[in-house]
Amino acid sequence: MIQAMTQASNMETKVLIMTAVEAERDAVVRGLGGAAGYDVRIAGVGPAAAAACTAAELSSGGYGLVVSAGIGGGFAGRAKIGDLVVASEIVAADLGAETPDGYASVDELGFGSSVVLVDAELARRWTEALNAAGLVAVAGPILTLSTVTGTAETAAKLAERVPGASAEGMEGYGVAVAARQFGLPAMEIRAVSNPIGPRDRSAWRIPDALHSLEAASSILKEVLR
Ligand SMILES: O=C(O)c1cccc(C(=O)CC[C@H]2O[C@@H](n3cnc4c(=O)[nH]cnc43)[C@H](O)[C@@H]2O)c1
Repeated sequence: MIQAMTQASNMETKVLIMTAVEAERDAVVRGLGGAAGYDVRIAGVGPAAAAACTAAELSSGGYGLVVSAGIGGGFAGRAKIGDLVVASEIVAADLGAETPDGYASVDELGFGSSVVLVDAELARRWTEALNAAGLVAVAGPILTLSTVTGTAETAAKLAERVPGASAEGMEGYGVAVAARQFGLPAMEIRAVSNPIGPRDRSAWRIPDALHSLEAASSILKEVLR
């Protein structure tokens, strides 16, 4: 990872940043402020679109690091609206099976891994730099789900399933699996637009989250410099 960071900062390799939608891409681009060595691309919504689009982008080569960036839901007590969550691990939280004894992940089923590890040192440095810049940021597991959580019951189940779960989004695992396929490290950041729990779209604060995402992108280029 250090090698990837060094290479990215030397412009020998580039950083690929994938967002779900245009508004997120535009926030990231504003934050990067025209810095060289970064490509920001739209992945679409959900893990399948994210994986396919990321793989297509990576096939051109030249990348040393892949980042999934966007807005997301924050788990109560971990991250509130406007806060940033840097993934300590990227978890496919609904990739498994329901059994009479409860949820079983693909890991337990013997079909692969629902977790993609990130570079802990880079996650720590990004989180620290965000906090040093006056932003509120935590490092913790970010969950990827194909369905946005909409009840307190599901939120509680997810928090129990993944200790320390801090945020959820719909693309991180797809982006990370594509990166892994190309032998590249992946990271994820979510700027919290809404609490995770009973669905209330009117409570989503997208402009606040996009503002935080822009600031976080500005800090990323300092961390990788
Ligand atoms: O309407 C807009 O202006 C707008 C601007 C930026 C983004 C959006 C989206 O709806 C993006 C969908 C995207 O958001 C992630 N997300 C946000 N909150 C959650 C959540 O609670 N649980 C899961 N995912 C969430 C997700 O990654 C979607 O791709 C709209």
